[in-house]
Amino acid sequence: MIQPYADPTAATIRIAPSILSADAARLGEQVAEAERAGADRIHVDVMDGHFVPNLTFGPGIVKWLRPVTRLPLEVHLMVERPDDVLDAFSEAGADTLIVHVERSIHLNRTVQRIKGLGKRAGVAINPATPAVMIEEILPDLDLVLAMTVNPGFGGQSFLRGTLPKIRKLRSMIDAIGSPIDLEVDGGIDPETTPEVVAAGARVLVAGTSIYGSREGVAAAIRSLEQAAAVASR
Ligand SMILES: O=C(CO)[C@@H](O)[C@H](O)COP(=O)(O)O
Repeated sequence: MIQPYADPTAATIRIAPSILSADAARLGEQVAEAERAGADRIHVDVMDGHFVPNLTFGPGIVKWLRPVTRLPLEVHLMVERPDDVLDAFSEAGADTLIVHVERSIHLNRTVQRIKGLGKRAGVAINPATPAVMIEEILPDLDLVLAMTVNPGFGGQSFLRGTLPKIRKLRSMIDAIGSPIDLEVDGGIDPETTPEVVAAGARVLVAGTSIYGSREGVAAAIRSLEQAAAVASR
């Protein structure tokens, strides 16, 4: 059985390891390590070489991962035409489908389609896109993904200029009062974690700081949790 998502209204910080930085030759093992270490979900970055200048995973990887872990799989669609791939990733076993506001012209329709597929709906927002772009759709969402780097690659530096927007998204979500995850993605490590948590993020996507850590996956997840705990005090 797939583990349910934790209560998004809880103060606990949840970790979403991004497999973009995992060792692809040992992917199952790397996901299992993250699960044992208490990760909340697995983040799958899908890039099509058009919306972003990089190519990564297709639905096949989600299908392969589904029986390997009990953790929910969230799929971040950095693609030019997200509507065209929703069915395939849904059938493959994604639990959450995240589309970019910058690429979803009929965002309301797309979000309703995701929900119609029985999946959690998320919207990602690039660093240069204002929070107001998702104001109307916010009540319909399960998750907002604030990009803290320009999407396309792992290992980039955190953009500190995104912090005011994270604070703004936090207050927009709190004003609605519904359980919407506020997730951040890009350059998240023990140094940047206290800043994003203080700004209101509750789910941390991390690739390099987990899968690139010399201490190993479990120690890296612990370091992020400890850094988050400092900020939550
Ligand atoms: O969506 C993306 C990059 O576009 C991310 O999910 C990265 O995978 C995060 O990687 P790190 O910045 O943690 O290395």
